[in-house]
Amino acid sequence: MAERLAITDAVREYSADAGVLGASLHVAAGEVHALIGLNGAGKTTLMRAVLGMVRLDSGTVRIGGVPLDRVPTAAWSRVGHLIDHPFAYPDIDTRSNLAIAARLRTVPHGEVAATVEAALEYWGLAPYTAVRAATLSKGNRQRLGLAAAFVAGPDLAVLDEPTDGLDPAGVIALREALRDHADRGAGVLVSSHHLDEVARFADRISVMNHGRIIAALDPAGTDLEREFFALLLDDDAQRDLEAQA
Ligand SMILES: Nc1ncnc2c1ncn2[C@@H]1O[C@H](COP(=O)(O)OP(=O)(O)OP(=O)(O)O)[C@@H](O)[C@H]1O
Repeated sequence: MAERLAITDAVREYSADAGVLGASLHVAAGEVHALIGLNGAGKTTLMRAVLGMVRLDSGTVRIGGVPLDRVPTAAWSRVGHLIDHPFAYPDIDTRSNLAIAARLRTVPHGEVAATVEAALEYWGLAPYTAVRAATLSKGNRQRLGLAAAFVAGPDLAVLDEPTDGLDPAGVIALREALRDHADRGAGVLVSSHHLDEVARFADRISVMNHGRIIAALDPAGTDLEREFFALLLDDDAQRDLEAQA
């Protein structure tokens, strides 16, 4: 299966215990790959590195097999992302924001209007088409960010805590969008703190702790929470032993 994303031995060290400290991870076409970890584990930093928003000290990122610094500008239009704050120009309304997102992602001019209408409908934003992004509720801003990330049918989507602020209907729409885009061949890297939710949409779950990917969890596992904390405890104990040696 084609590889959408490959991260190898990525390091971005903010301190001896903070940042990304040697992380490797792959996302294949058709795969929803979830990244879970406690606050401060390094998930956002790793995702920012994938998108070129932070520079790695060492290690490599390949998108579609191409090293990050050689990914052509046009290929970035095939990457959807939602990191930190949802994409939106605050003084522009929802429909116009989505139209801009579609054009930035090189949706053909003649298809922009229909693409935007479909996205508004899909993400439940139709009642808010004329509302300025700045005055949208938090959840609807998140929906707008997700609509923008998916508007052009990306080959790779990188989503940091995409359920943040979403109501149950939004979570279902997101889950279906992840599955649908993966089934059409996209690779999806998604971080989350909600283990039960992750188990519903992920094909693979990687656990991150103190800057490293320490293990995988089986999404079909029966007690993910217990397994997750057991892995963290083991890893922390191991690191304590190494520190004392
Ligand atoms: N620009 C920065 N300068 C210094 N330290 C940073 C910087 N960005 C992140 N860090 C630190 O790196 C560590 C990892 O942060 P990061 O935001 O990647 O974690 P996270 O797993 O996404 O956490 P959360 O679940 O809380 O979003 C944290 O200790 C954070 O304080």
